[in-house]
Amino acid sequence: MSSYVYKTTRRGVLLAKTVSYQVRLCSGNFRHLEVLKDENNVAIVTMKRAPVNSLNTELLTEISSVLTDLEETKCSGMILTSFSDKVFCSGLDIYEIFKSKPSAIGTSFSTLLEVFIKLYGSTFPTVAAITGHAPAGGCVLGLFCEYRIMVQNFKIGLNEDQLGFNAPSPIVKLMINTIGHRNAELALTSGRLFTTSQALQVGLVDEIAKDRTEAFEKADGFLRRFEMIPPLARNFTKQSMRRALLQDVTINREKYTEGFVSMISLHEVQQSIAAYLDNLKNKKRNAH
Ligand SMILES: CCCCC/C=C\C/C=C\CC/C=C/CC(=O)SCCNC(=O)CCNC(=O)[C@H](O)C(C)(C)COP(=O)(O)OP(=O)(O)OC[C@H]1O[C@@H](n2cnc3c(N)ncnc32)[C@H](O)[C@@H]1OP(=O)(O)O
Repeated sequence: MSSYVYKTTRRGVLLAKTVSYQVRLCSGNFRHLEVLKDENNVAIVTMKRAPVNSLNTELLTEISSVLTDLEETKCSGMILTSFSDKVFCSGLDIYEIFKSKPSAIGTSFSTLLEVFIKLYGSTFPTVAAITGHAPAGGCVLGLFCEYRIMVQNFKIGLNEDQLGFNAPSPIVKLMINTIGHRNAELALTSGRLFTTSQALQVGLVDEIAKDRTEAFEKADGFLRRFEMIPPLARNFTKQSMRRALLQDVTINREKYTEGFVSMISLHEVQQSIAAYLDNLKNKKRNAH
């Protein structure tokens, strides 16, 4: 049973209200998410962990629990987005993986894998309306969706190498599946962040929008494509195309988690993260 309240309204109205934020549309038990549903059972899931939607265990757990609920209530489509017009999601919460106990790092990463299994393997169509920057885990979250629409003039990519650790092999496969082997190798080895238009060129995103409103219109357009397609057939095709990666992560979740924890806990990696955090702070200081 749903433990939170959905606002039911016509999708057009819902999108317009969501875009303008004039009305608080949904109440519920979530601290970092807002979940709305329209009369067609399409959900808009908005991450709202200020300032930059960094993925801590709490936010990941909330996303995971919404996904379970959307499956149970036979949702007909989902738009994943951000409250912010600057950042879609800044990736894993760096402070949660820096100098933390291995068990805490493990819980965070294992929850990310749980989100992957539910989101990548969802029976309903999923689209990310990327309204701002999406580095590292933010890009990963977008990649878990079936379709990505990104607002112009932001950056997206897997910059893990810049932080001193490599993207785990399932992520590498997901990147290869999305932008091809050559582009993925070049991007991953350099920790490249793409501008929105570069991302469109390589196929990391599927469409560009000039602003949030257009991103929502396009997301809605993507979901409408399936109105006349029998959901069972659509889902069967989706599952058959995603099965290999889903099985790999489901079977090896513990192994991937242990690998991630060992890598993050390495002294050199912790040093790199510390240097990266210093850079981030300096960048902010210099900007003022
Ligand atoms: C297919 C199979 C799947 C199986 C595998 C599954 C998963 C895959 C596993 C691994 C892949 C995923 C792993 C990812 C690792 C990460 O995500 S590490 C995080 C990397 N993130 C970044 O490098 C982004 C860093 N942030 C930025 O570049 C900028 O902050 C920004 C996002 C571009 C925003 O810039 P803006 O100028 O608007 O804001 P500020 O820089 O001033 O930041 C504001 C505030 O927020 C704090 N902050 C920023 N990012 C993070 C973060 N990631 N975690 C925690 N906190 C963050 C920043 O420090 C500021 O704080 P303040 O100084 O206290 O105000």
